Amino acid sequence: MHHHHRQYSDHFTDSPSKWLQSPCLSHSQSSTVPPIASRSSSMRRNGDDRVSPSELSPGLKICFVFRSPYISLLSFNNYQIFRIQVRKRPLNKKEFAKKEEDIIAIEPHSNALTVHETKLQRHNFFYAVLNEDVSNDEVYFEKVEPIVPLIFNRTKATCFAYGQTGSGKTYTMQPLPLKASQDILRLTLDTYRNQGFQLFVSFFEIYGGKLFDLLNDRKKLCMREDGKQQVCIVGLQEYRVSNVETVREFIEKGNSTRSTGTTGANEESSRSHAILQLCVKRSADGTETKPARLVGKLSFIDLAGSERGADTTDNDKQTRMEGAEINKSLLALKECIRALDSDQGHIPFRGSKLTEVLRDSFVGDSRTVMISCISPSSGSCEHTLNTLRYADRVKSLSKGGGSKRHQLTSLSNLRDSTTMPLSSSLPNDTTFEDDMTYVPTEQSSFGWSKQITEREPSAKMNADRIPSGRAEGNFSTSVSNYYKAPIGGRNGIGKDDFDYPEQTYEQAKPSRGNSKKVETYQQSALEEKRKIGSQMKWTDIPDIEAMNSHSEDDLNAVLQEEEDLVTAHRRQVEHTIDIVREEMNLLVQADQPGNPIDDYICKLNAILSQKAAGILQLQAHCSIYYTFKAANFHDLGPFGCCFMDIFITFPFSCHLQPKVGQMAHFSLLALQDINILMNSIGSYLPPSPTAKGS
Ligand SMILES: Nc1ncnc2c1ncn2[C@@H]1O[C@H](COP(=O)(O)OP(=O)(O)OP(=O)(O)O)[C@@H](O)[C@H]1O
Repeated sequence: MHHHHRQYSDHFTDSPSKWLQSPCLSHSQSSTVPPIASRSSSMRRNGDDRVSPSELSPGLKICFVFRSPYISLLSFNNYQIFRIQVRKRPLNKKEFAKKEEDIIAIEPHSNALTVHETKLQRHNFFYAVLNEDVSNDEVYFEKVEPIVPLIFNRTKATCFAYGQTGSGKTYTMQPLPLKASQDILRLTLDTYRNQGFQLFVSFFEIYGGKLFDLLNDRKKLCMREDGKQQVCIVGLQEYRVSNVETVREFIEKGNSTRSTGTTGANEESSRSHAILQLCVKRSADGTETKPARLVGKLSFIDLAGSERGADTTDNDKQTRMEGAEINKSLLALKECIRALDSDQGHIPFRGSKLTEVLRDSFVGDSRTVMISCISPSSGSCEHTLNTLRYADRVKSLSKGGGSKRHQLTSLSNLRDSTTMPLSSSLPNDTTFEDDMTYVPTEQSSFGWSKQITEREPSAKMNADRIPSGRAEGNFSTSVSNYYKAPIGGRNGIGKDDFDYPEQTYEQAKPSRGNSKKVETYQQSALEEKRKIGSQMKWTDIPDIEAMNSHSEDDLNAVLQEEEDLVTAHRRQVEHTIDIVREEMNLLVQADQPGNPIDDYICKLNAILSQKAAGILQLQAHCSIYYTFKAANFHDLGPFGCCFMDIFITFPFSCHLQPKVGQMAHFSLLALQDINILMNSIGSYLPPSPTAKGS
C-alpha cells in the first residue's frame, strides 16, 4: 500500500518566545468578559491591563476589538453543543531560521490570548486555548472523549479543524478518529456488550466541490436527497470494523489518497476537506440478522487551509478553483451556524458541499467542536487574526438559543442521512426512530483506561465493506480491492476534477473601469436569484448532483461573478471607510472641552449612521469599538468608548449600527486597522450567491 505519512514535530524548536518574555501589555477585558467554563487548569487572567494613557496619541482613535464576551455557548446534557477551541502550534525550524518571532502570548492558566501584531498593536481574544505544549492526547481527552458515549444515544457529533495552511489542522485531526474508534469499540464490548452495536468507518474528501471516496480508489461520489430531505452520498464505501488496527489502516490509506499540494508554509498542504466518519449502527432488534441502521455518528473534518479561500491574487486556475470552493464552504458553514441559532426560516445547507454533507450533524441532537489552529509566527499574523476572527464570529453566532436546531429534529429522522445502504430503496417509510430501542447514555461509566492496551488480531481482514447509497456503476465488494493502489493519489488530481473551458474565464475578467456596470449587474442578478430562491422550496429539487453539475458547467462565469462582486464590494467598503474617517476627523476638530460625552457620542453616531447606512446596507456581524480620547471625558478616565456593529452580508453590503452609550472594554489599534479589518471581511465574503438553486 502506498503510504504518505506526514512528519510531525520533527522540525520544531523549543525556542522561547520573545513576546512571551516581554511584559505582557494586554488590555482590559477582564472586567467585562464573563467567566469561562473550561479546563480545570484554566483561570481567568487577572490584573489591570489597561492601555496606558501615554500609549494613546491625542485625538480620536478608532479601535477594533473583536468582541468575544460570549464564552459559554449552548449547553445541553452538560456538554456544550458548540465548542470552540484554539490551538497554538510551536514555532518550527523554518520559522526559527527566518528569525520569525512567536507573537502569540497565552498566559498560563488563562483562557485568553494576545496576538502581538506589532509592539504597540495587540489583539486580545478569549477562548479555551491550548498552548503549544498541549499534546494530541490531551486534545482528544478534553474535546472529543466526552462526546463519544453520546453517539450511542443518537447524537451526531462533528469535530473540525480550521486555520491557515501549516497551522496544525491535520496534525490535530489525524489522531482523533483512531482514539475515538478505540473508545467506541471498547464501549461496544463493555458498556453496550451484546446489544448489537457495530462500528462503520468511511472516509471521503470534498475537493473542488466534488466528493471522492478516499477508501475506494478516489471514486467520484455524488450526493442525492431522498423524499425525506435526507442527503445521502451515493456509492460511499463504509467498512465495518471491529478492531483498532483496521481503523488505523483505513485512516492511513485515506490520508495517503487525499489531495495535497505544497505551499510555502506546508510541504504537504491539504487541498481538500477530508471527512472521516465513524458511524455506530444497530439493527432494530439488536441482532445481526436484520440490517443495521444508523444510531449516531462522529465526523472528523480536516478542512483545507483557510487562507486559500482568501487568495484572489493567484492566477493559477486550479488554485483559484480550490480557493473559491473553500471560501464558499467556510462561509456556508458560518451561515448555517448563524441560521440555526437565530430563528431564520431557511438554513442554507446548500451553500456548499461541505454543509450539505454536514446537514444532519447540525440538526437534532448534535455536538460540534471547532478547533481553530494557529501558527505562532509573526509572518502568519494576518492569517492568525483571520482565524481568530472567524472563530469569534462563529462563537458569537452560536451564542443564541439554537432553537432551529431542535425544530429541525423533526425533519431529521434517525436514519442515516449521509449514507444509504445499497439494498435499501427510497423512500423508506419506516424511520429508525420508530423501531429503535432507546439506549441510555452512560456518561458516568465512561472511565476506561486511556492507553491502548490491546491490539486485535487479523486486522486486515477484519472489515466488511459496505457500499452505501444507491448503486452507480459496479461496486466491487471484494475486500482485496481495498489494497489496490489508488487512482488519484496524493497529487493525482484527475483532469476530470475540473472541467471548465479556459477561455471563458479569461474573457470574463472584469475591467476596473466599469465598476458601475458591475454593481448594476450585481444588483439585478442577485435580485433575480433572490426571487428564484424564494420561489423554490427545498423539496422542489430532488437531485442536488444534477443541479450542481449544471452549475459546474458555468464555473468560469461563477468565478468571474465572484470576482466582480468582491471588487465591487471592496470599492464600496473603501468608500465608506473614507467617509467615516473624514467625519471622525471633523468631529475631533470640532470637539470642544465641556461637551458632555453623551452629546459627543450621539453626534458621532448620528453622522455614522446617516453617512454609512446610506451607503451600505444589511446583515452579518463584526463589532467595532471606537474609542476616543479627549480632555473633557473625565468621568471615563482618559478614554471614552462605544461600539457599533457592522453588519455585512451577501451580496456585499453592510450597515453600520452604532450602539450609543455602551461603554466597553477596548484596545488601541491604529486608525488604518479599519482597512485591515475590512480586507479581512472581504476575504470572508462568499464567492457569490452562486449556488444556482441555493
Ligand atoms: N501542535 C503541534 N506540535 C508540533 N508540531 C505541529 C503541531 N501542529 C502542527 N505541527 C507540524 O506542523 C506542520 C504542518 O502541520 P499540518 O500539516 O497539520 O498543517 P495543516 O494546518 O493541516 O496545513 P494544510 O492546511 O496546508 O494541510 C507539520 O509538520 C506538523 O507536524
